Amino acid sequence: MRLDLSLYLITDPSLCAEHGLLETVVAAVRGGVTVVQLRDKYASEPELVAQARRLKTALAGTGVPLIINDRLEVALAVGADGLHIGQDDGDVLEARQALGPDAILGLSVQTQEQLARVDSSRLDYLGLGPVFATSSKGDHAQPIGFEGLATLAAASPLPAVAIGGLKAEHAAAVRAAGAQGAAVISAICGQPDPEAAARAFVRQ
Ligand SMILES: Cc1ncc(COP(=O)(O)OP(=O)(O)O)c(N)n1
Ligand SMILES: Cc1nc(C(=O)O)sc1CCOP(=O)(O)O
Ligand SMILES: [Mg+2]
Repeated sequence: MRLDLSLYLITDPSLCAEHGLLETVVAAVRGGVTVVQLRDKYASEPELVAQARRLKTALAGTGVPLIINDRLEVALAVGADGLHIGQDDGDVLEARQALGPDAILGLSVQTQEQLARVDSSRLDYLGLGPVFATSSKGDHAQPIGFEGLATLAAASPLPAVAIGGLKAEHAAAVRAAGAQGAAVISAICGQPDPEAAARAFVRQ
């Protein structure tokens, strides 16, 4: 599946609750979301597997890949399109070997030191950030701003998506900094009209 990082939606169980997670995702995809990541830090494996299966069915035929956050076993159980891991979420080589060569594998990078250690032969993209502080991730790293984003993106051996506090009005600056797109939770999840919220990014 072709990887288009231009508008990357990450789900959050409480923020997406207003319209329901599935309905939010379907509306956001209508609005132009190009990647969906299922992220739930507290769900049990069976709960997450069930949710991932529902999302997979909803996304079938749209060309929008379903990525699972953190949980390799869930990605494998549902045959998701890919997995996103952070610096403390396990080994890239192990994940690649378990997922196989065709799955999408993404890694979070916050610093130049982490970037220097990236194994680009086993990864498909990087998540760079946080650009801004955000209440959607309590344990986020020090914000890097657009200047830090531009420095990391310029040195990145892989396509990159920016993350952290991004809104539609930042879409052009994200691209100007060298990222292919924005990864967002709150700019779409929990918005009164998730389809319109996604469309607002596409228009920029
Ligand atoms: C696209 C994208 N980029 C970065 C992250 C953050 O991953 P991580 O640092 O592992 O933090 P958690 O999301 O697991 O809390 C991401 N999920 N997606
Ligand atoms: C999941 C996540 N990872 C981040 C990182 O910096 O790696 S910031 C973040 C939360 C992004 O949510 P919002 O779009 O609401 O700011
Ligand atoms: Mg993680």
